[in-house]
Parts: sequence; structure tokens; C-alpha cells
Amino acid sequence: MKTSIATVSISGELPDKLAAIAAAGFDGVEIFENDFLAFDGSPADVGKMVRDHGLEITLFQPFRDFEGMPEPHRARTFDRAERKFDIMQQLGTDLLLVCSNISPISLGGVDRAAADFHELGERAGKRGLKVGYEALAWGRHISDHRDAWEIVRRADHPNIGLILDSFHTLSRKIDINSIRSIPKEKIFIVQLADAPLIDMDLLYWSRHFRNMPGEGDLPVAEFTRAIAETGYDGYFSLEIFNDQFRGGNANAIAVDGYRSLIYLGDQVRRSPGAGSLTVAPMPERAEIKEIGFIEFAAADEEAAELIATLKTLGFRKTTTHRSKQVDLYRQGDIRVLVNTDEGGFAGASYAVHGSSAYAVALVVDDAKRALERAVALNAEPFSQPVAPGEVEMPAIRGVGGGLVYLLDDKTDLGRIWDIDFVPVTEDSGVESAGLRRVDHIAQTMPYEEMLTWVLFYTSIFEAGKTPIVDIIDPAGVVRSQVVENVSGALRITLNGAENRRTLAGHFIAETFGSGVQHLAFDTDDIFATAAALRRNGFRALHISPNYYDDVEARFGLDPELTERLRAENILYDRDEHGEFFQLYSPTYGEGFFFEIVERRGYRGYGAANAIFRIAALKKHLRPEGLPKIIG
Ligand SMILES: O=C(O)c1ccc(O)c(O)c1
Ligand SMILES: [Mg+2]
Repeated sequence: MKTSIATVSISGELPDKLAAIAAAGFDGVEIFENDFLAFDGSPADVGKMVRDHGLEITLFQPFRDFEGMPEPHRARTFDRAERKFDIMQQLGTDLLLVCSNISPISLGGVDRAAADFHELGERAGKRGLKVGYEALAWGRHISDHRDAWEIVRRADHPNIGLILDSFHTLSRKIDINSIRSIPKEKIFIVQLADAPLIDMDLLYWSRHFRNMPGEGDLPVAEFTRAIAETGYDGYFSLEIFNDQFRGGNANAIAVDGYRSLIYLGDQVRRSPGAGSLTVAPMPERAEIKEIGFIEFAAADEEAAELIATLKTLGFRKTTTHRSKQVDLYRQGDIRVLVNTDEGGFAGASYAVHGSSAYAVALVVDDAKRALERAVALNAEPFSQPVAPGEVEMPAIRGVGGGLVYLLDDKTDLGRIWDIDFVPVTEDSGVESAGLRRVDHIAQTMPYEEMLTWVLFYTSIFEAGKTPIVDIIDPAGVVRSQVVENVSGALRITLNGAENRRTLAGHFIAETFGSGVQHLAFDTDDIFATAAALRRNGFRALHISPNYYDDVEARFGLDPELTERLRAENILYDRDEHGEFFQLYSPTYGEGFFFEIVERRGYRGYGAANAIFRIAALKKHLRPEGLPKIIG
């Protein structure tokens, strides 16, 4: 599989775009005409710059409003094409993309268009160039790749072929199967883009909302599979028009793009009939069996406050690390590590972000293979020295520069608590609150980063994503999307903040980056848990009484249940699968908090309650700009 990306997909000036594209690992680049026109240098200069980066120019585009023009426009259109051929020869590329005509004066007729292409093929052939025809989803006469293919077929010229673009085909829900009967040598190149499902005008959707394969909702893998089944093994080229990417970080977008293509190739490679596609093999997506631990970096009073909170939540210190200042707090299957070591990555993380849950360990079937896949997908591996005899945990860098450790039961990784830790007996003076496991981990990030991390998790791990929902904060909207696996062992909510006045935005600004903003633990009996927490001295987040009147009316609750919810500050929700109960802590530090949930079949995350608990949580934050009050 040869990889390419259109310059239009990346932010910045042409030289910056090319540098980012090359650094990310692409083999080729489509030169988008506007990027070329805005660049102060000759076509030959651009060609040299591209090749100096080790890239190939896969095509020059777009050439618009060509086929079916009445005279005298027709003659002028051919003159225009000759001028573009001149540029292509100086650039050093042999393929021109012609997109279907949108001009109101263009004439229909498959044979007329085929004749135009035949003549263009003659002219291109004289110069050793080729022309590919692409059906725009909003083309005036041609808006379907099947019609474009019929024109190419009738043009019957070796220098005229078809260009398939997943967006144009999938946005119109055109039968993918129709691709399988196109001869592979007539497919000159394949362009790929995904998009979120939004019901809007096709042109506007395409020009502003495309995203990388796997980031949206279109069946791009099925589309690619159909192409692979033709035997095509040429370039797959990303062509992403996206407002956010245009303003984003060129390097990060290019890395995401490359990851999306490699991941797509891997998905297609695994299906029967895709044998022609040359893709380097990598281990399959790793199945997450449980959350191994969550590790906080903390120091001084913040560490003391965290430990005190963990105790009121019913956690007990059970073991301590042999060589580092790291203690393990346990309850049910939940393991929370508190790392107060000044050395190592935890110390460095603390210095930058303050106390935070900077590392999460995921238990997979085979940690080594999971790491291998992550690295194949350009994740950044992480390691640091360990003391002799201690276990070296494979890890990759995750959200906000934090760590994702990978554990398994196959190796010493499964015995890490016996090897690296020694038991302690400490009377914590608190009772267990019946917390059983981690329900979900909420990571907060700037909105622009969300697609990056959705792709990161779903490409490396066996997990799917839910649609994005809007969470209303009194100071703005926060977008939330869930990455989860079928067993429920992995549930991560990604929250994208657009401004710093929201609870999520405040957290990012004050902790200097993205990270885990809250942890949700699961109980079998929320009322028993609430009572135990109260006895431990835990103070639940106070919820407005108005909420309970509404919830009782909305769900038709028994007033006795409403009264119990109100007394314990428990939030309630229901979906078609069952009921949901939520209890929150106040915020700590710059907006971190804990949540406790009981699921009675319910599958969501209480989005309907978010507006109420966010308003309540925000009351605990110090006002913006005021100095922190100690003590
Ligand atoms: O939006 C457009 O006009 C446009 C141009 C060229 C393409 O290849 C395409 O997919 C869309
Ligand atoms: Mg296209």
C-alpha cells in the first residue's frame, strides 16, 4: 500500500506542509493547485522541494469544469488543460485529476463527455501524461462513480482512467459493490476521506467536515476492501478538507493521517480477497481485559489530600514499592498507585502538571504484541530504568504526554505486585465502600485533539466509539465521545473543551495540558456505598433540590426513591437497557474529581445529568485569576 496525502489536508505554507508530510512517513503527495499558486517559486522549485523530502508527486489537482462544454468554451477548456500539462511536466508528475463539471452551461451526455476525454487523452498521451476522472458528489451531470466509469470506458483511451474518492461515493450511499467490476488498471488513483454523519448539503459537508479514515462514520474500510479486491495496489491518498485541520498543528495532523492509513491497510489486509494489497503485517488490535491500575503523581500537601480522599472513598494501602516512593491503594479490583517519587517520569510529570493521574495501565492478552502494534501505528514507546530484579513494564505515551502501561498475565508483568511491591499492614481506620472496579476514565483535552485520541485508542485497541454528544457547561459547550469495548473493561470518555471558562477548559489551562479529569468507580449498591462513604467522612457533591423534582416528574419515580436520591445527592438516569445512579465528589485542586456509579443494565454515561453536576462542581473551583488559598 503506497501512501499519499493532498497538500490541502495540512495546515501552513507549502514548505511546512511538505516537511510535515515527509516526517510522518508518507510516500507521496498530491499538489493542490491553490497551494502551488500561493507559493512564491516555480513549478520546478516545488518539484525539487518535494523530491528533496523523498516524496513523489502523486497527482496535480483539481482541473475543473472540463467535460461537456459548448463552444467556444470547449476550445478554451482544452487550452487551459494544455497550460496545466506544462505545469505538471515542470513539477514532475504525470497524473491530472479532472473532477466532474459543475458549470451551469455544461452539457450532459455520456458520449459527448467520453469524446472530450478521448481528445484529452490524445493530448496528454503526447506528453506522456495521464488524466483521471473523478465524480464529485455534487457534479452537474455526473455525480456517481458508476457514471464516471462509463465515460472513462467509452473514452477508451489508455491515458484516461478513473479516480475514486471515498467521500463522493459514500456520502451518496452508492453501492460499494459496483467498484469490484472495474478493471484495476483503469483506477488511476484512490482518494480517501471519512466524515462524521451530519445531514447537510454535500458540498458543504465535503469542504469543511471530512476527516481521516476511522475518525468519522463512513464505511471507508469496506470501500477500500472493494478496491483491494479489484487487485489495485497503487497509491491510497488522503484528501481531507477540514476547517479544524487547516488551523491545526501540521505535524500532528500528518501523523494522524499516516496512522489512519496504516490502520486501514491493516483492517483490509485481514479480509479475504484483499491479497493484492501489500501491507506490512502487525499484531491484531489488543483486547483490553481490565484496567490494571491508575497511577497518580503527587507531592506534599497534594499527596496528603489525595490519600485522605482515597481513604474516605474506602481505599486501603496494601503494598508499597520496594525501591520507589510508590504506594498501592486497593478496593475491590481497583488499584490506585500514589507516586511521590521525585525522580523518574512521575516526578517530571508532577513538576509540569502538578498532581495528576498521569498513567493508566491496561491489561491485555499479550503486552509485548500490543506494544508492537502501537509502535507500528507510530505511537511513541516509553521506558525508564528499573532497579535490578524489578519488572519493566511496556508503555506508550498517551493523552497529554501521560503514559499508557501495558500489562498481561503471561509474563512477570502478571506478578508485578509480588515482584516490585511488599505488603504493608496499616489500619486505615475506614471501611470499604463496596467499590468494585473502574467504570470509566475521563480524559479532558482541547477539542482539536479529540479525533487524534479517538484514532489512537481505536486503532491500537479492540474498541469502538460512540457518536459525539454536547455537554452543556454554564460557560460553553464541551464535546464528549466515548471509546469503549464490548466487555466494558475499557470505557474512556474523551471530553473536548473549546474555551477555558468551562470546567474542562479550566482544568486544561491550570494543569498545563490534557489529562485524566475524573475517575468513575462502580458499585453494586449505590445507597450502601453512599452510607459507607458518609461514615468515612466523605462529603458528596451537593446537587440542587430542583433537580430531584424534575427527575421525579421526568421518569415517574416513586417519591420515596426520589427522597433517597435527594438525601444522598445521587443523580439518576435511565435508558432502554436499565437504570443508572451517579454520585460525585467535589473537585480537588484544579478540577479533578471522583464519580461513583451503579449500572442496572444502563449503557450510557449520564450525559443528561452533566449540566447539573458541572454547575455544582464549578462552585468548588477557585475564581479564575485569584491566588490559590493555602490551608
Ligand atoms: O471540493 C472540491 O471541489 C473537490 C475538488 C477535488 C477533489 O478531488 C474533491 O474530492 C473535491
Ligand atoms: Mg477527491
